[in-house]
Amino acid sequence: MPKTVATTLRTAVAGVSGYAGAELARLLLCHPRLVLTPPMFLGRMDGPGADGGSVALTSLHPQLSGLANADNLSVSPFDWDQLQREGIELLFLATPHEQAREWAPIALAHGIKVVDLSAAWRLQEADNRAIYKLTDSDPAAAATLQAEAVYGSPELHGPAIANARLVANPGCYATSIILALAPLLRANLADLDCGIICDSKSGVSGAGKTPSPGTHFMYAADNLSAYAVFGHRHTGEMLEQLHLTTEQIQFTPHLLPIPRGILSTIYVRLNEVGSIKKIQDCFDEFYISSPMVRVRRSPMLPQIQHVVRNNFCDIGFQLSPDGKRLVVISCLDNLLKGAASQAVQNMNLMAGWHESEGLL
Ligand SMILES: NC(=O)C1=CN([C@@H]2O[C@H](COP(=O)(O)OP(=O)(O)OC[C@H]3O[C@@H](n4cnc5c(N)ncnc54)[C@H](OP(=O)(O)O)[C@@H]3O)[C@@H](O)[C@H]2O)C=CC1
Ligand SMILES: CC(=O)N[C@@H](CCC(=O)OP(=O)(O)O)C(=O)O
Repeated sequence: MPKTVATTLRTAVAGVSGYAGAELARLLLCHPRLVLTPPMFLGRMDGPGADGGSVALTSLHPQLSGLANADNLSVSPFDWDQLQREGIELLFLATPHEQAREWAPIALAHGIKVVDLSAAWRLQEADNRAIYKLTDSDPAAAATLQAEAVYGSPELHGPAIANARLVANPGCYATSIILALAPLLRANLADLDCGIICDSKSGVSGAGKTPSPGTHFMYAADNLSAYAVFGHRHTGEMLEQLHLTTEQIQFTPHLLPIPRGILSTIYVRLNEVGSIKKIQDCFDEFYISSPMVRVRRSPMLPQIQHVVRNNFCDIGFQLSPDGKRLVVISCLDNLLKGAASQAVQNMNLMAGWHESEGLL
């Protein structure tokens, strides 16, 4: 049966006071389909305000003042009854993983679809999920829901996302690497016996707004440091989405002293001597219907300045003179294509709208 296309959608955002939530608020406020039905913005259950009450959206995020009707909107304590009274159809969870693991099943039980920006529902394999130390009050129900959850990469799973109740928005590093490698792997161009090396660098907002010793200005400024070598939690997403083993892909993230943006440099041995045309065609054909991925013409390479504060993932490559080694560069804004704008792309697909509505 053809999917019914809604004219608008009643949305709500939990975790709006965070970095990803703020970007989501900005995108949804300006979304052409939501002009007459602005999202509901939600804080914790005990309220965004110190007294447990509501606060003005623009007191939390003064940068949103003047955008659409941002100045008339408030952020309320999270309350399932209120979500139902307001007729919310889609809930964005921009909260910590644990909260999203608990709230997604409750939302679905209330008939509310979910786009979860956390990692709570991204990983099908329990071994890959273990790194997040999630607990379920009803493990059997969680397992059923986990199997139903769709990994929210519109470029890979568009039709499944369109029909999903629970979409697990991908991780930021994972998005940059999966989008760079999916075309090559689908065309069987990579020599997997040689292994693929992924070296990524991220701005500090990737770690969220709560400061830690590793994101403190005195540590991050004027610095570049590797972390989570052989153990970053996004590796599982790469393994599952690209159908690789741990021997076939090696991922090392680094912290860059900039607020936002990710650049991934990916080293691939080719199965046979390649040509620039063959590789270019491989990427161009894969992304021909993907408005949020910009495939650059070799030898032009993506850079962080080209994607910061926009919704694209840029992909470019260069081939070695002997045609056997490929370097792919992938760039995105971790808070946008790595989080909030990818979530809006998923909402568009779930509502039956064009995936780029409100994003171009
Ligand atoms: N930052 C990034 O680049 C990316 C982040 N993500 C994921 O998106 C989610 C949000 O990330 P980010 O915005 O960076 O995180 P932040 O730490 O900046 O924000 C977290 C948000 O969650 C809220 N929150 C915390 N605990 C609870 C709770 N118990 N109940 C309800 N709300 C709660 C916070 O509210 P309060 O202000 O009251 O503390 C805040 O609004 C995370 O799951 C993260 O892993 C995904 C991709 C990229
Ligand atoms: C710089 C930095 O610390 N980045 C984060 C990536 C965050 C992200 O993508 O989000 P999820 O936690 O939802 O997977 C990290 O390495 O854990």
